[in-house]
Amino acid sequence: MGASHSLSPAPSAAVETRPIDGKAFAAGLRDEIKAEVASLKASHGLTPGLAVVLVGEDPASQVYVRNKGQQTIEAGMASFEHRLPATTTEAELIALVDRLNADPAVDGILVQLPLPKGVDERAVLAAIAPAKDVDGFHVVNAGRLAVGLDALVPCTPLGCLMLLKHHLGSLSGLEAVVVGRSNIVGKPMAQLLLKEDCTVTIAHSRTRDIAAVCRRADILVAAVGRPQMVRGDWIKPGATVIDVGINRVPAPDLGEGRTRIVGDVAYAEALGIAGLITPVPGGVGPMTIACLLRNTVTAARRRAGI
Ligand SMILES: Nc1nc2c(c(=O)[nH]1)N[C@@H](CN(C=O)c1ccc(C(=O)N[C@@H](CCC(=O)O)C(=O)O)cc1)CN2
Repeated sequence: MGASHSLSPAPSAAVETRPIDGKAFAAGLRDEIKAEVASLKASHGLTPGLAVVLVGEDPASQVYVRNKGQQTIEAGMASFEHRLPATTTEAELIALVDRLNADPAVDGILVQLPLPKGVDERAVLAAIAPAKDVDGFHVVNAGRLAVGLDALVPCTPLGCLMLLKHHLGSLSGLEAVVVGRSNIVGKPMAQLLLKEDCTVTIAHSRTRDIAAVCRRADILVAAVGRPQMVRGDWIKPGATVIDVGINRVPAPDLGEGRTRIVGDVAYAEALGIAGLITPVPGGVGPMTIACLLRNTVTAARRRAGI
């Protein structure tokens, strides 16, 4: 008998993980949008307008709404901000949405989420005219995306797709797993990946052996809102990992009562396994507002027939 051979696999070399700089990509996208807005103004006298509605005083929402207003103005567009008290009724909010639907200066309407308890989010989102629904949350836009018609696409998944295409080129034939099935991120993300000819799985809280399902993924999108749920050993070596989570967790090392933001992926564990990964902060988050500006220009062009 000849020499015996070990059946254990050769140890795999550690992968060099490259972070995806969403902040820089978003800044470049905003520059492109600014140039497009300037040219729309010069050629057609068109200034796209975005109305953002904030109900209540949620601190994170206040920051997001302020940033949306600032970036809208920086892009040369018109910004209309509506801040309403937490006591605003559903009927009052819908009455404001109706006024914005009828306002010719407004091309895009966004109602910041979450809404205070007692206000039915679905009823409010359903009141937004689909042509002005720059969040892409209206069932008409969700349905159009699902059947492959032109739609206003939710900003966060749109931003994720832009990052993926920029870094990977064609996504055709790749195995994609989306963890999370929200209407705002998980489902539209899966639709967008399907449209790019990926083989798509949506994993969720009832998925059996979720780690094994995730390990199949060439593209792994984590959008569950649970801090660091996706562990290093859920990731296929060399996979591209998109972390949508923005979770505020206690950070006693920074001082008593301090917090920090972490994603849905255990980032430190992913290093040396993932090929590409979006950090949190600085990955997907900045793309959300840049894509909102993109959608506002798209809505303005369609309304003007340009
Ligand atoms: N109507 C909507 N409501 C909400 C949406 C949305 O798309 N439409 N998304 C989120 C909040 N959001 C925008 O509204 C948003 C979240 C995060 C970021 C961002 O830039 N994050 C930074 C970190 C910011 C921080 O320090 O807090 C990052 O990840 O680098 C922008 C926009 C819920 N509501």
